[in-house]
Order: sequence, then structure tokens, then C-alpha cells
Amino acid sequence: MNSENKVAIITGSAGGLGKAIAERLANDGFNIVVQDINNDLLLETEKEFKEKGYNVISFKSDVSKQKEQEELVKFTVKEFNKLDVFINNAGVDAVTPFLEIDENQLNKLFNINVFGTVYGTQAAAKQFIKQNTKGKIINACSIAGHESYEMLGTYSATKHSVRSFTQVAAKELAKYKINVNAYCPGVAKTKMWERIDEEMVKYDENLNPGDAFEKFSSAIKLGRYQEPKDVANLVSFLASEDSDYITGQSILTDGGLVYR
Ligand SMILES: NC(=O)c1ccc[n+]([C@@H]2O[C@H](COP(=O)([O-])OP(=O)(O)OC[C@H]3O[C@@H](n4cnc5c(N)ncnc54)[C@H](O)[C@@H]3O)[C@@H](O)[C@H]2O)c1
Ligand SMILES: CC(=O)[C@H](C)O
Repeated sequence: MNSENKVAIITGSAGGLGKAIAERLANDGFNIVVQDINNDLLLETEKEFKEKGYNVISFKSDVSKQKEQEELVKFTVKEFNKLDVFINNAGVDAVTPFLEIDENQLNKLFNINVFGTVYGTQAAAKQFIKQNTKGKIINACSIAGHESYEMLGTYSATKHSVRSFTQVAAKELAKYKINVNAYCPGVAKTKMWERIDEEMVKYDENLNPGDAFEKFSSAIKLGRYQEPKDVANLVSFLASEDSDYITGQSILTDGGLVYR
């Protein structure tokens, strides 16, 4: 392990966008900590990354638990001596009409998408302050953090909230030289969109499997759905010194879908 390398934690990185982000940062020269609640997939990903020669360790935890976010940072510093970048990527979805939103759905999505992001940001920021170094916190927002989508009401509300916390954390932490930004993907083909498509199709008898994904992605001006590496490209920039003068922003990477 190279102790000169920068160190990044990527939550929810056993698969999907988080895995692509972790792989990109490893190729950028970071020592990486992959974190997820899905232990089997996490260990598979860690093994795959080790075989590729990346400096990687894994940590199984739940981002919605404040103590576990603190333990994740502690574990990282014990293994790699420091922290430079914390990516609050883990997130979950739910598809229902507004009138069917219930307490379980609200609790689950807000706990993971919003509380998880707040706890991750706090744990990382406290470590950066202790180290007396600059640091970067990068949050998973979404097009749904700029525009609210039918059937994705709770999810959209959580992502608007992530955008809000990104702004306030950026304002309060700037004095410590901590940058806080967010990436806002559009429509990427991961397990999340497999689930969203499956649920949307259940609610509309005119839709066949794959139609909801097709409907969303057909509006993308650049003419193709998003690949995880498109998202990793933006996160790599936000994790680098090239973005040192950017903070509090929730930047869209969606191939031309939402215009702000
Ligand atoms: N896929 C898209 O089109 C899209 C678009 C916009 C934003 N996003 C956001 O990007 C992020 C990643 O999305 P994805 O498509 O890769 O999703 P995904 O479902 O494919 O992967 C999410 C990962 O997070 C993990 N996870 C879930 N709950 C967790 C918890 N409590 N603690 C730790 N890990 C947990 C899962 O096990 C999974 O490995 C999410 O925040 C999502 O909201 C995705
Ligand atoms: C899943 C997501 O955030 C958008 C709506 O594609």
C-alpha cells in the first residue's frame, strides 16, 4: 500500500455507479475503501479490485447509522493513515403513486439517502478538521434533485434534500478548506433502474418490461442512456485538485435531459 496516495471512501460501491467511481479513483491513484451493506457483493468487488492491483480495503456497514459512518472513517484512517475524499454514493429508490406513499417508504428512503449523507459528511468533515488538511465530500444527487418525477415522489424529495445539505455543508465547512459538491446522474443502467422499471411497469398496463427505462432515456438529447463511467468521469474531476474552486454545486451529468 502506498501511504503517499490520496485516500477515498466510496459508499454503496459493491456495484452500480459506486463501483465504477471506485474503479476510476483507483486508476487515478487513490487508495480506496469500498463500503456497502451487501457483504457478499462487497467481498466479490474487493477481490476483483485486488486482482486488478488496486490498493483497496472493504468495510461492510449501513450508511443510515451515524455510529457506523464514524466507524467507517475510523477504520479507513487506521488502515491508510488519513482521509482525503468521502463519497456519499449509497442510495435507494421507491416507485409508487403519491397517494400510496407510506411511513415505511418515507423512513427507509430518508434514512438512507438523506440521513446517510448527513452522517457521512459529518464523519468525514470531523476527520479532515482533525487532520488539519483540506478535504472533499461528494454526494450522490440526481436529476431528481432538480426536477421531481411522478411515481418517484419520495425519492425526488430525498435528492432535493441532498442538494440542500450539499449547499449548507459547503457554506459551513468552507472555512476548513473542505469542498462539498454533488453529482446528478440522469438515467444509468444499473440495478436501481432495473428495479424502477420493474415497478413502473407494474403500475401501468400499457408498459412492458424495459419500457419505462426506454421512455426516460429516449428523451436524452445526446441519444444514449448513461454508462456508469460517465458518472465516474465527473466524480474523478470533483475529487481532483482541478475542482478546488468549486463548492456547494450539484452538477448534472445526464446527456441533456434537465437544464439548469
Ligand atoms: N442509476 C441511475 O440512473 C441514478 C441516477 C441518478 C442518481 N443515482 C444515484 O446514484 C447512487 C448510486 O445508484 P446506483 O444506480 O448505482 O444504485 P444501485 O442500487 O445499483 O447501487 C446502490 C448500492 O448501494 C448499496 N446500499 C443500499 N443501501 C445501503 C446502505 N444502507 N448502506 C450501504 N450501502 C447501501 C447497495 O447495496 C448497492 O450496492 C444512488 O444514490 C442513486 O440514487 C442513480
Ligand atoms: C434514478 C434516478 O435518480 C433518475 C430518476 O434516473
